Amino acid sequence: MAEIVKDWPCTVNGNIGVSIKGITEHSSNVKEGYLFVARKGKKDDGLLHIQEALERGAAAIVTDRYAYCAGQREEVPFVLVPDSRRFLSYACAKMAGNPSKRLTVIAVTGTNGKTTVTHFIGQLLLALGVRVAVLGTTGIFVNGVKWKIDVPEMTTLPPEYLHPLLKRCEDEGITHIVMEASSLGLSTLRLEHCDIDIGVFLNLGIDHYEEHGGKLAYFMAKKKLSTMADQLVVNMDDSNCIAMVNDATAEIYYFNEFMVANEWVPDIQFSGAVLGRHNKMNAMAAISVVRLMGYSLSELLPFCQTLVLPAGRLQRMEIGGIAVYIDYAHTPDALEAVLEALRTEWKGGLITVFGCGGDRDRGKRPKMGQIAGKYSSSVIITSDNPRSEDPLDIMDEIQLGIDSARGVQIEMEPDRKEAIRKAIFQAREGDVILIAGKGHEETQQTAFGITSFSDYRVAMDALLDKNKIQPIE
Ligand SMILES: CC(=O)N[C@H]1[C@@H](OP(=O)(O)OP(=O)(O)OC[C@H]2O[C@@H](n3ccc(=O)[nH]c3=O)[C@H](O)[C@@H]2O)O[C@H](CO)[C@@H](O)[C@@H]1O[C@H](C)C(=O)N[C@@H](C)C(=O)N[C@H](CCC(=O)O)C(=O)O
Ligand SMILES: Nc1ncnc2c1ncn2[C@@H]1O[C@H](COP(=O)(O)OP(=O)(O)OP(=O)(O)O)[C@@H](O)[C@H]1O
Ligand SMILES: N[C@H](CCC[C@H](N)C(=O)O)C(=O)O
Repeated sequence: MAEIVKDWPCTVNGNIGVSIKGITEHSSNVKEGYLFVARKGKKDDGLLHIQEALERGAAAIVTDRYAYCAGQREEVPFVLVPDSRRFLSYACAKMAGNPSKRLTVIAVTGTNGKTTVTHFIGQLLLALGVRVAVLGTTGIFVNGVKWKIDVPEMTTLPPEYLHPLLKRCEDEGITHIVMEASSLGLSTLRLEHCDIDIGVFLNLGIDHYEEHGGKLAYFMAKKKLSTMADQLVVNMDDSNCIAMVNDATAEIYYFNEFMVANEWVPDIQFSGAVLGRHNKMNAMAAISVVRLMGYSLSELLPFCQTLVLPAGRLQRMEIGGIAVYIDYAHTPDALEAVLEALRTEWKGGLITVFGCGGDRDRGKRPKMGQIAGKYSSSVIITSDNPRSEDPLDIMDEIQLGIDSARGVQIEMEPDRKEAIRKAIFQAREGDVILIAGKGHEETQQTAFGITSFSDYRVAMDALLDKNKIQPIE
């Protein structure tokens, strides 16, 4: 314990000669010999769980407010620090031996496209023979293989998981880490004391305003990355991205649809998976990062034709002349990008099935309704993780945004499985269906609990049923 706190401002009460076997901020994760870091959150307060941590065998407690609790013993030191969150990141990095200092770490931020860009970078590096791990919303992929390890399903991992994972990757011979930096991850200091080499700024749209406390706070959260990396790759077509890096001291490299890392490259040939302008932008961002690592365009270009999208991003199935796309668009900009791409490709009817998450930004609901109505011939509004909210209320807020004067057919179906089946059964040959919002997700979260749910499986079953095809057992 003495080693962990030696360079950190703190007041010690007790013997800090104790040895520490692990660090956690959640009392239920405490094991014998662990350091428990108590901090205040939105819903709860670690201070209220010190007792439990002690009962589970905590060897030391760190807090940022004075705390006393029954059961406190002389041999378990209580350490007071200025900010528990910041300390947690510092201590977890130190305990793991600061692996991020030796690894090349790339962090990607933006409202939309983080998962796609991290996967594109991972695919390019792997093809170039680099040993790489990709960390983000869809899991942890080491050299292209998904690792099944016990970490929370979060876009940006909290420090107690991140640094031990980086250490494990390093031990496996991984040299490059590509990860997503969510706004909430940045604002809650999950990436503090993680040494980042390249930061990528993709875009800034509407999402998480309510969790952050407004648009400015959301902007400032993402901007933080500009002070954390040595080099920045920035979308030059996005004025918010440019504003986010305007006082950065790092080297800045720009990309857009025709430019990679400040270099004009208008005619790159991509695989068919790179569908839509948004995915081309994602690919250009990824190429820019790999260029910064010293690879030439001629080395890189052949692999641009092998890029594939991550699961649940424009994932396509087609039976009987009806094409169905599963996509993770859950923000207004994302929905517009995808619908624009599909409208360009398909001339027939376009049926959009979507909802909006509960306990998340309400402002995006009517905006997504408006966009769905603008591009689709038919919209089926349904549920998407209503969480603690009433799904019908969310659906009403979405519908308010749709301009019914456009003649779009609107249907409300709170049961997502039914909504998908209705779309597939009403579609005619040549139509395309977009099922948006849940992408790779495998659950539906409602006030009554979490149930298994996959857009892909439901859609495939409905397509097979409609075409009277028996699935192979
Ligand atoms: C907004 C946010 O960052 N929430 C995370 C945060 O919650 P919080 O700060 O409000 O903490 P809290 O629940 O009030 O608890 C306070 C403290 O008491 C501790 N505690 C609590 C209960 C207990 O029994 N014992 C205990 O010790 C907690 O560990 C915590 O240290 O800290 C918790 C502990 O690490 C996380 O579980 C929780 O993420 C929840 C699961 C979550 O849903 N997060 C989402 C919104 C999120 O972070 N998403 C972004 C992606 C967004 C995007 O890209 O669109 C992500 O990076 O994943
Ligand atoms: N560059 C982009 N611009 C606008 N929309 C995009 C862009 N890239 C992807 N999208 C849309 O956003 C959806 C989610 O993409 P992706 O998972 O790559 O983003 P993300 O930022 O990781 O999302 P999340 O933060 O929720 O994990 C895609 O399915 C697509 O609809
Ligand atoms: N990372 C995002 C994912 C949203 C996906 C959508 N299906 C929803 O549940 O709102 C969030 O937690 O807000």
